[in-house]
Amino acid sequence: MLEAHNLTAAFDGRIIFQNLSLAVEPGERVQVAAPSGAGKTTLARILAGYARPRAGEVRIDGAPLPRRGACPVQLIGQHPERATDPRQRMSAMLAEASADEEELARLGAAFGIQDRWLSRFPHELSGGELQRFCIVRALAANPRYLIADEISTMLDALTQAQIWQALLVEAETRDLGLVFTTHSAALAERIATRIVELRPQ
Ligand SMILES: Nc1ncnc2c1ncn2[C@@H]1O[C@H](COP(=O)(O)OP(=O)(O)OP(=O)(O)O)[C@@H](O)[C@H]1O
Repeated sequence: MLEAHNLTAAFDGRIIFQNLSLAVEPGERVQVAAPSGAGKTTLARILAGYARPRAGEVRIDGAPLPRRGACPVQLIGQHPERATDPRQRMSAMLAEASADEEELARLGAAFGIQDRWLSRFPHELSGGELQRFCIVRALAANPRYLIADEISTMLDALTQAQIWQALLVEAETRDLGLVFTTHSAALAERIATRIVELRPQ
């Protein structure tokens, strides 16, 4: 189980949220719902170990997130261009993933990655194309939990549907726990098995 215990987050002395606790079981798909600025991205980053809370802790099966090796909680964000090295071709980015070639090829096909994209740099891909690579990279790390923070906000409806369809198949096959945020009520209704409300402070 992925558990957040009594998390408090603050920037420059301003509390964003406090005493926030959350538990996510494998196979659950939890939407974190809150108005803009309430701290969804901040929570997503803390859950995946990218940021430390001011107080509280994140545990997976009772233990802190490991500091070394691939993190069992993988984060996919809203801005794939910020999550990729602009000097690295996409083939090189995927080569760093821990999955073997066969699994990478399977994931690439599942998420509609075209072979001709592999020799390009991030700025030579559209946001939707680049996001597919970020999702594949996250899944190639073989996570137990996936944090999907507004991952399809910038995409057209068709691309959004394709990506989420493939993600749901992966989540079900792997019994992944999913924590996601979206401003789309329709998407949330389709994906979520549970909704957690984050109240603004
Ligand atoms: N590095 C930072 N330094 C200072 N303040 C920050 C920092 N990151 C976020 N904040 C502030 O913390 C609050 C929560 O930000 P966050 O991005 O987590 O909100 P959000 O709920 O994801 O918003 P949105 O729905 O608009 O994406 C906001 O008021 C934001 O301005």
